[in-house]
Amino acid sequence: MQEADATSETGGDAGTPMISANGLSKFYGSFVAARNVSFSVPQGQVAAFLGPNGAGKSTTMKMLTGFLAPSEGSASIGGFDVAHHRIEAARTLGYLPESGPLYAEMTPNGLLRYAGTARGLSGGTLSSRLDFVIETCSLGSVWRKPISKLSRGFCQRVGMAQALIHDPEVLILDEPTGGLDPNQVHGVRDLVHQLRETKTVLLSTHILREVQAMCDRVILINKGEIVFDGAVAEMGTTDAEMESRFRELTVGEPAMSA
Ligand SMILES: Nc1ncnc2c1ncn2[C@@H]1O[C@H](COP(=O)(O)OP(=O)(O)OP(=O)(O)O)[C@@H](O)[C@H]1O
Repeated sequence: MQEADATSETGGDAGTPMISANGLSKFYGSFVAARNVSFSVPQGQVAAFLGPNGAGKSTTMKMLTGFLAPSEGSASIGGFDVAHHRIEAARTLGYLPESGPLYAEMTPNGLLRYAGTARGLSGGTLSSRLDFVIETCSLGSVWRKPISKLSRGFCQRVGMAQALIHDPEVLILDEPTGGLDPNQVHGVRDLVHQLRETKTVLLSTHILREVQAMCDRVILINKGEIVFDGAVAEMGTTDAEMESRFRELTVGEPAMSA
């Protein structure tokens, strides 16, 4: 397993991991949601964050993005510690939370303009980024509808657009294909393929086929602890092999063959 690098407080240079979890733990009373989670994702890598329901994926992603304070440990994005260099880390990061976009009374148009402006975009740059996310996330048909009236799949697309609006170097995507129809799942796969040329991505999913299709690496968490970190091929070269290994690592037994 790969060791996490020490947290930088001064920002990245060549070779700096773009996403770094350094001994992250989250305790709720005596309950352990995450324990000593360490990994780093180098520039240009697409890493899948897998684990059963309740394993600690969202908790870890929230700590990585600075949305949740860890009980122990630290996180950095683009070499910037998310607690001490919040603004620089946020500038480098696009985050799709599991809960979808906030401000449900706004329209995608209003929300994404607001999000773009808050990220420092204006004028022609803001317009061209809005055009990009409308096209990439297929938002044209709902652009002026309140988010509260959108289906889960469309809410997910608005969340994805919000993560992409400022063209960040790092994307942390909590179940980016959750709630999407098969055409949109295909669209997200194409998008991740397109993004991988210039970005670093950590995404969570329950769909092992997506991991094969989109990712270079698997980080698997179970009961709050990392139990596997390696290349996708090390976990399995077919869906069945991956499923079997997933079961072995999370419940201690391989999947029954069909
Ligand atoms: N605020 C909280 N207080 C107490 N327990 C919490 C809190 N937030 C999360 N948990 C618990 O921490 C554990 C990890 O939750 P988390 O949402 O990180 O799991 P997950 O791997 O993202 O799951 P899923 O795949 O179902 O989305 C769960 O048992 C959850 O109930």
